[in-house]
Parts: sequence; structure tokens; C-alpha cells
Amino acid sequence: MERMESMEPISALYTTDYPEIHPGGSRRSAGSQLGSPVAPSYNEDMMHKTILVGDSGVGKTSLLVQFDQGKFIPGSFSATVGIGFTNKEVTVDNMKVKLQVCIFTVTHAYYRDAQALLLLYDITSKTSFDNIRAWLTEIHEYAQSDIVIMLLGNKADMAGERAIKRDEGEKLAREYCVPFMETSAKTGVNVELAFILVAKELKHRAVRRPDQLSFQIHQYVEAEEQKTSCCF
Ligand SMILES: Nc1nc2c(ncn2[C@@H]2O[C@H](COP(=O)(O)OP(=O)(O)OP(=O)(O)O)[C@@H](O)[C@H]2O)c(=O)[nH]1
Repeated sequence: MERMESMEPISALYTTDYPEIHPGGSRRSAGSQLGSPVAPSYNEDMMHKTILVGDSGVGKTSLLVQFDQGKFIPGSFSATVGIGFTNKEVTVDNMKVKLQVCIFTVTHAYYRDAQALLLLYDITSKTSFDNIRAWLTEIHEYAQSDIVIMLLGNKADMAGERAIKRDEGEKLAREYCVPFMETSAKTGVNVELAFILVAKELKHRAVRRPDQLSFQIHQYVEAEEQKTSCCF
């Protein structure tokens, strides 16, 4: 909590106004309240709060910086510099989707307002992988029940020091019914894609008629992901 209070956004280049976030508001529509299957139009001003969660050192800040600035700043800088969040727009199906991306700190209040969550482990750290179950338990306890979750195995560039095989990540993700990708905040592999897929899912949910199926983020991940195993 204290950490967030001293934080500044990394960059405000992408958006100039930040409308209030209404938890769950993106899912409500006049149509659904009246029981009519009319799809609402998408509100491009809506801000979607997305949080980055995972053990210390898995690369949450580096992922945020890579997404925001397209670069990797080596070193454990986050705890001292205090970078906490960024606001950024991504384009999905020719529409703007605004994401406010925050790094989870110590308070469970963070979960409540979040519409999406990227849960990270470090592929070179078995402990960070083993702790994913505990994180998921906590998330299910405190987050909105329809939060969009994606599991990310970060530091995919460090294949030589890999402690967790890719299929172990895939298996865990299947067990919890969440999509999975390996990312590298260092090389940028799959970083933007992870956020775009989350934005796509959030936009889809906001305009989906009640009788429509959810967007299948899992299938998109499989189709779009840059396979990391053969690249390093
Ligand atoms: N090789 C490699 N190093 C990474 C990657 N992501 C992060 N790192 C390094 O891992 C260390 C921890 O990264 P951070 O981004 O500070 O991790 P964090 O999860 O924000 O850590 P906390 O602030 O302690 O919660 C730093 O030395 C980063 O340079 C990656 O994808 N590849």
C-alpha cells in the first residue's frame, strides 16, 4: 500500500483522461437488464484495471516496462524506484481498449477492482512456480468471480537455467482453466500479445450479448503465441 502511494505512472503518453472504474460495469447493459439479447456498443473510454501478480523477482515490473516502453531495463529496480502502474491503450478489432496496468502490492483490496490479472512465475524458479497455486487460491478468494486470468511463465529467454518445463506450465494452466504463455520481459517475446489478448477478452465481454459464448482466449493463445522453446 505504501509503495503505491509514492508511485507515479510510468507514462501517460497513451491516454489523457482516466474515467472512474466501475467494478463489473463493463458487463452491465440495458439490454441484459431487460432480458433482451441486444448487444451493447463498446465504450472506448472505459478503463480496464489489470494487475500483475506473482512472487518477488519474477519480472512483474520488467514486464510492465516492456509493455509500456518496449524496452528492458536490467536489475531489480522496482522496489526502489517505485514504478507501480501505467495507462495504455491497445487496439482490438479497430477499437481502442484502455488498460490500467498495476503491480500488485500487499493489499487484497487490489483484487476487488481488477477486471484482469496476469499471474507470473519465473521459469528458472521452482519456488515461484510452486507458489502459483497459493496465488490462485488467494485470487479466487478476493477477486471478482469473472476476472480474466492469464498465467505467464516469464524469463523464457533463460532457457539454459530453466527449472520449469513448458508443459508443466501448460498442465497447471489447464488444471485451473486459465490460458498460458511463456514470455520474456527481456526480449519482449509474447509480452504485447499477452496484454492484447486480455484486452480482446475484456472488450468481448463488454459487448457480448448474454446469450453469446465467451471469447475463447485459450484458442487465440495457441494460434498467436510465439513459441519460445525453439527460439533460445
Ligand atoms: N533474463 C531475464 N531477466 C528478467 C526478465 N524479467 C525480469 N528479469 C530480471 O529479474 C529481476 C527481477 O525483475 P523485476 O521486474 O524487478 O521483478 P518483480 O516481480 O517486479 O520483483 P518485485 O518488485 O520484487 O516484486 C531483475 O533483475 C530483472 O532484470 C526476463 O524476462 N528475462
